[in-house]
Amino acid sequence: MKRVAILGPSTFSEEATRHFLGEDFTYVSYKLISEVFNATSSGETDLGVIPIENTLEGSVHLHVDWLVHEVDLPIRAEWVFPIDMNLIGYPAPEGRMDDSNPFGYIRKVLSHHVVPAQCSRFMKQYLSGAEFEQVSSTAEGVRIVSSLQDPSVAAIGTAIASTNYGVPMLQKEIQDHKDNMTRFLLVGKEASELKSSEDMKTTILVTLPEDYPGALHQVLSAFAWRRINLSKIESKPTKKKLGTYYFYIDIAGSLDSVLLPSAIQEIEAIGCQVRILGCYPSYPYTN
Ligand SMILES: O=C(O)C(=O)C[C@]1(C(=O)O)C=C[C@@H](O)C=C1
Repeated sequence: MKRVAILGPSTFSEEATRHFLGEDFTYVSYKLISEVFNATSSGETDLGVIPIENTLEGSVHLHVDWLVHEVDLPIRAEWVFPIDMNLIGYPAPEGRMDDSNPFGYIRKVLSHHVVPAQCSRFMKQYLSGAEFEQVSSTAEGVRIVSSLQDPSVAAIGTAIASTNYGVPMLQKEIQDHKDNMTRFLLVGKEASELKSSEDMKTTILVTLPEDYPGALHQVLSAFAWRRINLSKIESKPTKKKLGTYYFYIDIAGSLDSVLLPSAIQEIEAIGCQVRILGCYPSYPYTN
């Protein structure tokens, strides 16, 4: 069975990956996302799972940076998964009940760094008196809460973590929007057989030769006149020189199509550097 590195256990990454890949894979949990990248890069696992973008938070920049700067791992698939955030902790101690704020006794909240942006309304309303402490995953927060057994310390994470670590669920679905989704990437050195998808995507990085007027327009027009749809474009610092950027571009379409390779050739012909991060099937969420 192929081995898949995930941030875990009892995380959103684990839930999302089991839902997408099923049980024909061996899941190997790592505490840090850097370990997920390194395990996949070194061959300790065949594949790795990277949360890359969220409806409420946008790109997870740290993970994009790793994908671009630290490893050479092609993207093999992407899928989206609904994310329901839950407040997990112990009930208010006797005498600490406050009718105006049922969670006013919580002084510290532990979770992954992307979580406050996904639960900002709830946190503002009920947890404004609590300090937020970043931990390596949502599940790690729940694990620490279970070891402390202190009602003033709570976590935000998955329903599975609440069950597995035996810490009560204080409030379900505290994310800002009901339809909160995270997009996950499957990365790996070798292609894997996956269920078929009607949608193919290609991700490229484009570095402009120099900063001149209309450079980005020229790049975009190579796609526009061929009627190639871009689903995402983000400028990111090259990390080599202040004020220099590359563009991270998600393209709807496959490298096997007639038009996309010629669009890439055109961009290269105007002096841009193009790096292909992957050409892969994309899966919408299905229940
Ligand atoms: O900490 C977790 O549970 C994760 O799987 C990580 C992660 C992320 O990095 O975006 C995955 C999905 C949610 O958006 C929140 C956290």
